[in-house]
Amino acid sequence: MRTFFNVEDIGDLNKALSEAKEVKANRFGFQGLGKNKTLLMIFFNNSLRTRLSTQKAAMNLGMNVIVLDVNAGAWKLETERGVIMDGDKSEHLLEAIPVMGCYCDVIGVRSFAGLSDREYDYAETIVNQFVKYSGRPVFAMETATVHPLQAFADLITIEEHKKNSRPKVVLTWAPHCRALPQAVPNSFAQWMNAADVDFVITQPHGYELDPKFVGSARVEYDQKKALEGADFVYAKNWSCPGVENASDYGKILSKDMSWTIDAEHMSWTNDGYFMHCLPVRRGLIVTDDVIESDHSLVIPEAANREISAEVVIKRILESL
Ligand SMILES: CCC[C@H](NC(C)=O)C(=O)O
Ligand SMILES: NC(=O)OP(=O)(O)O
Repeated sequence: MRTFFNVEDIGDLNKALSEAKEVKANRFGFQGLGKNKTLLMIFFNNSLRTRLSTQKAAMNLGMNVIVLDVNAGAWKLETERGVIMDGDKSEHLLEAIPVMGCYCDVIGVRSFAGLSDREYDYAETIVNQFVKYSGRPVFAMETATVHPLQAFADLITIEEHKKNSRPKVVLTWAPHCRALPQAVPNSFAQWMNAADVDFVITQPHGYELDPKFVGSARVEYDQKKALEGADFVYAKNWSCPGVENASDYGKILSKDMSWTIDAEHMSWTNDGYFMHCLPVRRGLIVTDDVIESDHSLVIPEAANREISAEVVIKRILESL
């Protein structure tokens, strides 16, 4: 596996889930794979879970790990071609990337959407330069439009907790005070569409995700109707994807607090579980009682980030 961005990159999902179960039970059993191999983790944005779980996964596999926070210590990077670099950026990405590739065997990249230029973001302009110029396998640690390590961990968590063979999984928008990327809901939708679940997306008008991620999902604008009978409620905020109106891309169209997940919302479900990728803003996305309840899976979900990362990095090491 040379790149990990989309669900198809992991191949057969049932095999991937079986491998996740094997790795979870024996996470130190593959250390020979990573001996004398180096993972370089590059962050253009903040992180807690991705930073810690991916490093842990690499160490489980016997790897050396280097973490670079591009905007804290490295030279400020110019990403545009054809510019005269007389401003505050000392180095161009097109030199920095092959240099980084010299010091590692595998690269993970976090580079969030800028949320101002839809075409630039949805072309995955930044991370695709790492794929093109680093000479190394590259995996996404949340890029402009995808967060596959999160979605894989989410699916592992659903598999571990489902009470019937084809659970109803609902992705629901919730209000937020800042404009957030669409990467998490995009990947969650992509992976749920590929999994054997009854998948529904519910959001206000104007927040429709890009059709390539919505796929075969049912879209329901009535949140109550969507949540009825749900086995898993996956709450997340996202800014306008600009599908209906490109000029609204990256904007906040609604802060309607009736979409906040509280005990009443959960009462509409089939004794459902609550999920969120974290970090979460309590009081906006979800109430304290729901996220603290025994039906909240946010901590096991975060713990499974170590497992999803270890399966992915293991697959990459096996293909070197
Ligand atoms: C894992 C989530 C990362 C990011 N969250 C924030 C707060 O920027 C997002 O919503 O995509
Ligand atoms: N869920 C997730 O990726 O968390 P971080 O942004 O803290 O890495």
